[in-house]
Amino acid sequence: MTLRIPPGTPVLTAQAMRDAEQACFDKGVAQGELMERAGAAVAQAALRFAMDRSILVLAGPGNNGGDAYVAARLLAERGHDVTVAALGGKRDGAAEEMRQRWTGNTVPLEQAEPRAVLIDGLFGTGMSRPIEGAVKAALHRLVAAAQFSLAIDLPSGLDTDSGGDMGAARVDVTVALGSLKPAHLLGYGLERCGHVLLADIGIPISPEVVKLARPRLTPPAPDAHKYSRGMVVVVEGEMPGASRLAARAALHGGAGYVLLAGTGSADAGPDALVHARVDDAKALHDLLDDARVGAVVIGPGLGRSEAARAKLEAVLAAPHPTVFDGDALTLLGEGATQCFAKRDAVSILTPHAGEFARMFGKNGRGKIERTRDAAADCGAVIVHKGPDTVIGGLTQLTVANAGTAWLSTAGTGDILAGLVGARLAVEGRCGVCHAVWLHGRAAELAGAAFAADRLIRHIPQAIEECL
Ligand SMILES: NC(=O)C1=CN([C@@H]2O[C@H](COP(=O)(O)OP(=O)(O)OC[C@H]3O[C@@H](n4cnc5c(N)ncnc54)[C@H](O)[C@@H]3O)[C@@H](O)[C@H]2O)[C@@H](O)CC1
Ligand SMILES: Nc1ncnc2c1ncn2[C@@H]1O[C@H](COP(=O)(O)OP(=O)(O)O)[C@@H](O)[C@H]1O
Ligand SMILES: [K+]
Repeated sequence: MTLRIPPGTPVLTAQAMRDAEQACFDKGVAQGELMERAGAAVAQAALRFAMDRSILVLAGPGNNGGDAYVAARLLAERGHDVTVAALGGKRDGAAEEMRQRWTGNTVPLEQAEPRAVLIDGLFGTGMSRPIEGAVKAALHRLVAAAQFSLAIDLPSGLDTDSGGDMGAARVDVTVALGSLKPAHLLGYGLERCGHVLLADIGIPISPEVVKLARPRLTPPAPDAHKYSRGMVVVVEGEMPGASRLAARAALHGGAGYVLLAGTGSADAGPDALVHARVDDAKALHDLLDDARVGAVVIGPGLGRSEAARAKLEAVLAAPHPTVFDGDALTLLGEGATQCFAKRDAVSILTPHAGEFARMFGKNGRGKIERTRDAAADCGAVIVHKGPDTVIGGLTQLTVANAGTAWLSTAGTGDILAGLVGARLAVEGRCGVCHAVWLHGRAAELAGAAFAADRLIRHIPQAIEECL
């Protein structure tokens, strides 16, 4: 049983998990064997928290319920006072076998009395419709009355692939079986799952999606100079504070040279920032005619005027890897897919949910699928921000939880754009994920109620942890 979720942990959708499980069966592993392992992992986790308190195990009609019966049996064998609250009658296959092997006290779900410890094995990855009515009422009543609650695989009532709420109650601990599922990292799942533990039940996994890992970064080469370290051009906008935040973040994110292209006025620090006067799109075009430029950042505070649009066109036409954020994305709107699909240079898009919807529309699918498809359609890397940031367009889809909701303050996105620009200039496309990790870590280091400006000073500290 893993206490902390290790870096690069696979994240599997419900279907991918079923496929991995089937591959296991094809190699001769019996379903009952996997269920025994799952139930044993749940019992082991419950033992840590239950002490000598009485336990109520909710057992649903499918395999999640099968795992629940195994856990109930193993806990009772260890001398615990265990009651099963069952939903549904006869089951199929291994789940029915496990039900029959349970010989202890069983009551119908709706009549169950609360116990100190609750194990939720109603539904897992097979939940196909919202839980409602008496079942939902019983689940919420029993979880609320328990002193400690633990969910098997997922809190029942959470949509596996989107983290959407379909009637789930918040539990204290969730034991993810075999791999993480999107719902452990996305949407309502972030809150409903409580502390997530991962149980290896011996299912081989080849993931399409992974949880963001702490990067390993390298310091500058001994013969590095400021341009070889990575030169970043940040386009100053009509709200200069936002682009200055991006530029300062790039400077603290490891870039060797950061140039703010706009008014040319150096009245706001830091002094290491180079200011260039760029009055119009033509001047920007000329400035970008420089092979030393490693990355361009456009969008933070850009504005939505015709002049802003003209600058955006100049950047789109330039051959440099570019981070498109904020107003740059809003200006492109529904035309974004076509525009990026025909751009040859590396494009990194950093939309929040609103900007993403303006470019790619809204539909009911999960954040992972929407980000993956939009990135493929654009031929770009997309950092779809939020408490559950999804990064698409790289070799593996990556999900990142920042670990602190204090990031939800104005300007932190501008900082991310600058930081992505820096890591892009320093390391290429793989730097995008590194920037997202550093941003989240800097926020943790910044503590409570920070203003975005203060986040920047923690970026070098976060980098230091990765050397
Ligand atoms: N995939 C794997 O590798 C493994 C899965 N296991 C367990 O199996 C679970 C998945 O099992 P299943 O596919 O049987 O699915 P579940 O046990 O999650 O639920 C499926 C059952 O619930 C019913 N159902 C779905 N939504 C309902 C609703 N809203 N109200 C009432 N009934 C509803 C379905 O008709 C079906 O009978 C996992 O979450 C995990 O706990 C483990 O046993 C071991 C390995
Ligand atoms: N509740 C939250 N928990 C963790 N991170 C968050 C949360 N809300 C926002 N963030 C992060 O904060 C940043 C906000 O970016 P954005 O919305 O573009 O803000 P702004 O435009 O004001 O800079 C993003 O990196 C996003 O992932
Ligand atoms: K469950």
